[in-house]
Amino acid sequence: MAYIAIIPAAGLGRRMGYNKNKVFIELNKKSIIERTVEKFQNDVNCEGIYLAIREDEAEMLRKKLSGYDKVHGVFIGGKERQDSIYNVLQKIPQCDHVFIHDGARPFITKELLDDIYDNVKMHKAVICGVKVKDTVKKVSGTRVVETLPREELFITHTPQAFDYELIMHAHENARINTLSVTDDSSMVEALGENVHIVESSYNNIKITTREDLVIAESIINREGEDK
Ligand SMILES: Nc1ccn([C@@H]2O[C@H](COP(=O)(O)OP(=O)(O)OP(=O)(O)O)[C@@H](O)[C@H]2O)c(=O)n1
Ligand SMILES: C[C@](O)(CO)[C@H](O)COP(=O)(O)O
Repeated sequence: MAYIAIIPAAGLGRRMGYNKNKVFIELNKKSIIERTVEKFQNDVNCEGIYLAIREDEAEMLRKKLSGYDKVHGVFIGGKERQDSIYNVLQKIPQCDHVFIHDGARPFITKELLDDIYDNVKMHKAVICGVKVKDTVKKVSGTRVVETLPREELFITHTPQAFDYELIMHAHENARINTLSVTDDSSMVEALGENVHIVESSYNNIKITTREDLVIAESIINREGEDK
């Protein structure tokens, strides 16, 4: 048993406000996307890595990743993240488990990959996240509607791992029902299936805005290059 990794990297990086896709930004002389891919390249349980990228960046990405022999495919993404993942799902070979991980989250650890892998062998859908540290309010306009119970709340990260048949079905169902969501777990939840969560790390940030670049540099400086 092993898993296949799908890495969506076909975004525009609008919130970063950079003149190209943020996954090509270099942190300490190595691009974000290479940092992400190498975590899966180094994981013995990963048997293949498939990426989504924008058409005009596909050649550049293929060249950049030519040294990573587990990269078996670089495909063109879609308008939204879920479209990009769906496009790649159509292309991967049948397998036991699929890990879906944002190209813009380079700080996943081997410990987290192992934890998710152990769990997805028991459950069909496993995600990861961190406990909420602040008090979260539901708001309508400027009016606070409700204070949500913090002990029940997690901030969701990736990887999210699924049984192959289940995630295929979940994506097909989302398309048929024009369900628009921000993570893959939501599509599985929409089928009424159980999704389990394991604890991620606060370092497993998605590099989204410029402030995240400063945090990313500090994680690299603090933890060194082997983490
Ligand atoms: N149509 C899309 C949109 C996003 N992504 C990928 O999904 C991940 C998470 O998305 P996000 O952080 O939102 O990235 P962007 O869409 O690039 O950023 P923004 O929303 O600020 O434009 C990123 O690795 C991004 O490249 C993708 O493959 N296809
Ligand atoms: C999947 C995700 O990273 C979980 O936090 C997140 O929902 C992606 O959202 P984005 O708006 O595409 O960045």
